[in-house]
Amino acid sequence: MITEIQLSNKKIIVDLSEPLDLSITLSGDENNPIAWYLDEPKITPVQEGKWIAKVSEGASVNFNNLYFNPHAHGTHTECVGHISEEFYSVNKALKQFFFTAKVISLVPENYGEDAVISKKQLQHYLSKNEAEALVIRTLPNTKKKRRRKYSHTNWPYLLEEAAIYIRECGIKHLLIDLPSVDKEKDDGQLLAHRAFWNYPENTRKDATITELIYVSNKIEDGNYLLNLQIASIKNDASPSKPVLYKII
Ligand SMILES: N[C@@H](CC(=O)c1ccccc1NC=O)C(=O)O
Repeated sequence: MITEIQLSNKKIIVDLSEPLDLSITLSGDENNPIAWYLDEPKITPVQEGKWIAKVSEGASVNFNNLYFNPHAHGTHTECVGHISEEFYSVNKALKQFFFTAKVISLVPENYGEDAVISKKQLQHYLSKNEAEALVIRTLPNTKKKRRRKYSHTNWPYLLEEAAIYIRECGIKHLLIDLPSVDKEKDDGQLLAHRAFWNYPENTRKDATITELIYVSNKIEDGNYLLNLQIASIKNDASPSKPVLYKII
């Protein structure tokens, strides 16, 4: 299913039958990743007295309730509404779903007790107006990321200067394989979130951050077409399904 896409300055060709899915599957069990000190998500049949909405229990349909948190339990896309006093819905922030994207892989640098991504590091991989979306794969990269329990681990994060640089490069959509672009315990500063959205000075209401992706090692660094889809939910964040297509 090969298609040619006309961008403003060039044409690209992609094969839509070869999707590279960056989302982590949400499962109602211990295999699911977790951040922010929550318990595991739940996927359980509706119950009414003795009736259990499960075909194997005699019901005519399987009819499950899902109980999960988009920020804590998997791949999600958020807008500035995540950090603002005013309400903004990601469903309104994201109105277009295909973007040019660049995938880069980085080993976070030591920074005191922390591991961080700095502006200097990013400057090797990203320059101005190269792509609309940036996908950051942190190294080392193993399949364990798809089920990691992140609470109290002080995961790597972006320095504020790095987030400013990403914004100044014209990146509208930032995707990363960590639970947050910010330090886990930062006394509520959320410096990278604020810098990326330029909040509150000149807020980029149509910019998004996607966290807890997983970029398989089969995917090479480079330029792609990104299809970023969310569930239509009126909330600051939604579970999401970013899919890359190799430019051929
Ligand atoms: N780093 C913040 C906390 C934070 O960002 C946070 C806390 C609970 C649930 C979600 C959070 N951020 C999420 O995306 C702090 O230490 O105050």
